[in-house]
Amino acid sequence: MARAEPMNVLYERVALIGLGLIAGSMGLRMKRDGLVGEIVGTARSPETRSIAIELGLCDRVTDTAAEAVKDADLVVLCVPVGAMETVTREIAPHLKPGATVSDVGSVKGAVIDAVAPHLPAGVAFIPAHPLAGTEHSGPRSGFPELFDNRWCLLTPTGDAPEAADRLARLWRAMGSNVDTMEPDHHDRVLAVTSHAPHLIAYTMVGVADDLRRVTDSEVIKYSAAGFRDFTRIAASDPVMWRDVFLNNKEATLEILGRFTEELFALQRAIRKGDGDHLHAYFTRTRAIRRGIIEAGQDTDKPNFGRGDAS
Ligand SMILES: NC(=O)c1ccc[n+]([C@@H]2O[C@H](COP(=O)([O-])OP(=O)(O)OC[C@H]3O[C@@H](n4cnc5c(N)ncnc54)[C@H](O)[C@@H]3O)[C@@H](O)[C@H]2O)c1
Ligand SMILES: O=C(O)C(=O)C[C@]1(C(=O)O)C=C[C@@H](O)C=C1
Repeated sequence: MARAEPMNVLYERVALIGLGLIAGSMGLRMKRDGLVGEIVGTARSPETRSIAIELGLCDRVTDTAAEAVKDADLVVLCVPVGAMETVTREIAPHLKPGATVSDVGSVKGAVIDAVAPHLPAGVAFIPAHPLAGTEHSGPRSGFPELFDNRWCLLTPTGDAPEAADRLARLWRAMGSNVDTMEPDHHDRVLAVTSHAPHLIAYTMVGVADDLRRVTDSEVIKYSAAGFRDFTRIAASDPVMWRDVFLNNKEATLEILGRFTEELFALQRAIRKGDGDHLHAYFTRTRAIRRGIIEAGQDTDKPNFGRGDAS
């Protein structure tokens, strides 16, 4: 396959604050494809900083976030949602006039409230959320293809169309499709597509763990594919997910309320032996899955959607 044409760098200097899965994947992709000039990274622990250099996630590391943002044209906050405000307070006085600040947090409304008030005038804030991840975390978990064919949602608040356009170009160059959304809408959509499903997976695995004590490890020994999928999701980072739920409370609770009602209806159908209800329900959900595949949203999992009975 022909290599992409060389392009002008999109930012001369990028600062990545927090060097885990998302920052690591960004750093590797930006470096691999020569998208930016210099990448400066920072993390709290010296060990993470030294791993970042060893793996080439960034060109240089600094001990503090304040040092990392010096002269940076783009600063990306890649820390858990609950840490965004502390980090912003630390970097704000050191930002270069005209710089763009962005983030990759899984929640947008609360992050905007935590970050925007502390930024100086003349700095554009363009919040972003790549809809791509794994259950792994930390500097060794990143890989440059993470964002390929995934959405990245931007939720710009102020009036900085050029800054938003340049950031969108960076995400596209990293492999993503980019869309723009209102922050509240983003949080409601993500409550359905990501946050509530994670809570349900955590619960299912927790229930199985309780049962394990009763059935003496049979749950783990004979765990089938469905349960294994839940365990992958439920292995996701506890700090990240604690912060997601604490910061997207209303939307997540609303979806969980609806989920509980549907669960009760299915429970009743099972108790009453109402096969029609169950069949109609599962037919509807299967159509949703097929719709996702037909829309090309699962191209990284080629076996999905193949070979199932009609
Ligand atoms: N993991 C995913 O699937 C995923 C996907 C999209 C967006 N996100 C969002 O991206 C952000 C980063 O997630 P990740 O998966 O890269 O996490 P990660 O745990 O792999 O990395 C987080 C980094 O932030 C640092 N950090 C944690 N608390 C901090 C604090 N109080 N002050 C300074 N640094 C701190 C950690 O040491 C680590 O370097 C989160 O806001 C998360 O919601 C995650
Ligand atoms: O694939 C996974 O492991 C994920 O959970 C990734 C996932 C998601 O729910 O899709 C998780 C949280 C993010 O904010 C975005 C992506």
